[in-house]
Amino acid sequence: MSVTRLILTDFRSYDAATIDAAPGFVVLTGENGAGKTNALEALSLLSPGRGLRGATLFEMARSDGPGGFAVAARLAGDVEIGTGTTATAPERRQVRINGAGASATSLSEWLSVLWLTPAMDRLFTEGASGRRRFLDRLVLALEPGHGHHSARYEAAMRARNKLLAGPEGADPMWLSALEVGMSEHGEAIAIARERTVAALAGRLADQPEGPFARAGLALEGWRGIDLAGELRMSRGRDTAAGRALAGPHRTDLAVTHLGKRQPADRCSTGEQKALLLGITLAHADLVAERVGRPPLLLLDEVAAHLDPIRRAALFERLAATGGQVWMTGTEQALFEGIGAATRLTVRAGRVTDA
Ligand SMILES: Nc1ncnc2c1ncn2[C@@H]1O[C@H](COP(=O)(O)OP(=O)(O)OP(=O)(O)O)[C@@H](O)[C@H]1O
Repeated sequence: MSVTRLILTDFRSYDAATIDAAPGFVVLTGENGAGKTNALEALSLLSPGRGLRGATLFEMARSDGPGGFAVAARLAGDVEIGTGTTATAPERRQVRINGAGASATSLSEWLSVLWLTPAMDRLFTEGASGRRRFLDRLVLALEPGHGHHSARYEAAMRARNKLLAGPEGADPMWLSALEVGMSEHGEAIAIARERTVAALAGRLADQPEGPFARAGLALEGWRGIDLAGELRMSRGRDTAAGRALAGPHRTDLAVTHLGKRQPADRCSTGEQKALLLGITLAHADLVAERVGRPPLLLLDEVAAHLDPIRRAALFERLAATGGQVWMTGTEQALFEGIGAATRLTVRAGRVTDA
């Protein structure tokens, strides 16, 4: 599915901008600070979650605007999806699909969005939460129902944490009900993650060794067996810790460089980027094959960090995914090898044809 028109209103550095794009490659170039990543961030909000910067909704509204923002997109096939906030509820995300109010999780029924950003250079070396978010986006693209389970699990977990922290002891009946809810959704999350990792690992193992590294994937930590029982047993410890010590929020994605037989966090920066690209490309192929709709890929400043041979190989592989790929860079010369593309220039919150 491609975004054929993107309309930004009071979003970050944009007061009002309309971007028309064809399927295939879309290249945004401009100086540092011009608003390229902001445009990709707006596109990343066409999926559940907080987008590619993990920012708050309040931060996304234009700082000298009236408060609130809107991101609207037309998809190929005349589907219209949009999201945003209002000045009176700047932290409440509203979603509209074809004019009707909808939940953020339902966005993934229309579009799968995946991104690679410079901040993800630290994905393998920093804490597990970033890897879990990355993993969940991979799962979501293959199983749109995953977002529903994640949202319900998080809500039940927050309610249980609050109950355990309460001053006069938690009502055991209410605690049990929340634990059963966490267990039901937590186990569904675990199973969906297992399925995605197995499918992706199989595909990566089959890939020839090329410019993008072959990654070995495995799940570590909590594995999804009788969560309700585990939670019931650990109420005391969870109260002391102030959070649940078992559950899918305690799972990690372990990544290995198969060629080097080395954990990803010990690889060089370039090798880590190659691993991320390898996973993303294999995943895009898998989604295209299984869902019949390749993901929308957002690659922020990826081209600039590759040597010319790897860059050419990347463009070739991206074209083969059959999906729309939005890329940013400071100069058009980086994208000479890609052939037909929507080429745009971004300057001070304005987008024009390059
Ligand atoms: N809420 C906001 N309101 C107004 N301006 C904002 C807001 N958030 C960020 N900006 C501005 O957006 C600009 C950054 O835009 P962006 O990150 O898209 O740049 P970029 O073109 O990707 O640059 P680079 O090449 O340096 O990565 C900064 O000037 C920043 O001050």
